[in-house]
Amino acid sequence: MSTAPILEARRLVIRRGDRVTLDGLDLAVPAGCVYALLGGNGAGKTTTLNALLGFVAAASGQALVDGVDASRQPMEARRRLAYLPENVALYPYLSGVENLQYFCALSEVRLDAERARGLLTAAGLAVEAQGRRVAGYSKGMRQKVGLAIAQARQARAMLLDEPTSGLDPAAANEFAQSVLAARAAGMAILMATHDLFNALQVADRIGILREGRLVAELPARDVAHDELERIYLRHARDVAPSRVHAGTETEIAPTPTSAAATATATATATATATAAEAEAKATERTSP
Ligand SMILES: Nc1ncnc2c1ncn2[C@@H]1O[C@H](COP(=O)(O)OP(=O)(O)OP(=O)(O)O)[C@@H](O)[C@H]1O
Repeated sequence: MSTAPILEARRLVIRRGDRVTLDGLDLAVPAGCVYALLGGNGAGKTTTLNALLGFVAAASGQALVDGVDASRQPMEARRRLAYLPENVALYPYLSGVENLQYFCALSEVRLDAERARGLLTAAGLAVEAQGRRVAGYSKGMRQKVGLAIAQARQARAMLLDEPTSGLDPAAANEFAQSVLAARAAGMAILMATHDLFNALQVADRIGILREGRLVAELPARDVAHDELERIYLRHARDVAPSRVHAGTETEIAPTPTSAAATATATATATATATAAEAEAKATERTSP
């Protein structure tokens, strides 16, 4: 399997007004890899996902999806992505099957009801629920529809924002198994989360963000929960960035804040306008 990144941030700087919310972020997620992005409130996790979706434009650097610059070609980037926001928004008066068919049709993927049911079953949605209106679905059930949409669209990559918040342990475990299945199918998966347990359960790599900078990166295997918690808490407070490789921490070179970001913001004004429109649409209804 190729190790070329499907999802990549290269020296990515995002500004919101006069604030730098991502400060020279570098990260890469190849096919068949789950990357968990941890960090305190306001660290920049959702902003990273929004940059890859082209909802916010880079002031400098790049957010790339399968080589497509999401700031410049947001629709192209999104075509390659599946996105599951914290609460997957579906049409409440349509059934699970109808939602799946509808969202796939938007992506020009036609699904008959039988194929839709097969995908929903594979995503773990009980057969008896598939024909019911999603108004009565739990968060976990809506996520399963979102995962089925991702599978149907054959997305190369998936972005997950706080996927396990509010899920009971059994539902969180079921979700983890679905993520691992998508990973095994070769998807590149970037997950923003506060759930250290879930991160250890599914991730290959874990990155810790602080004030828009990656302050630590470590392989998830062989890291115990209490060790990750210790590293996380230390970096939530520490200033010195570090990278952990197979249990050995090495320094991450600090990335300079782009002094030229304000100037380049003008150059990306068109992309920002496009992203703002997309963001407004996304707020209205977020399609997975
Ligand atoms: N639409 C916006 N306009 C202005 N600033 C924003 C906007 N969205 C996010 N920010 C700012 O960007 C920074 C990063 O926010 P972001 O939502 O990416 O953090 P996060 O790590 O996802 O936090 P949380 O864990 O609370 O969801 C914060 O300082 C936040 O206030």
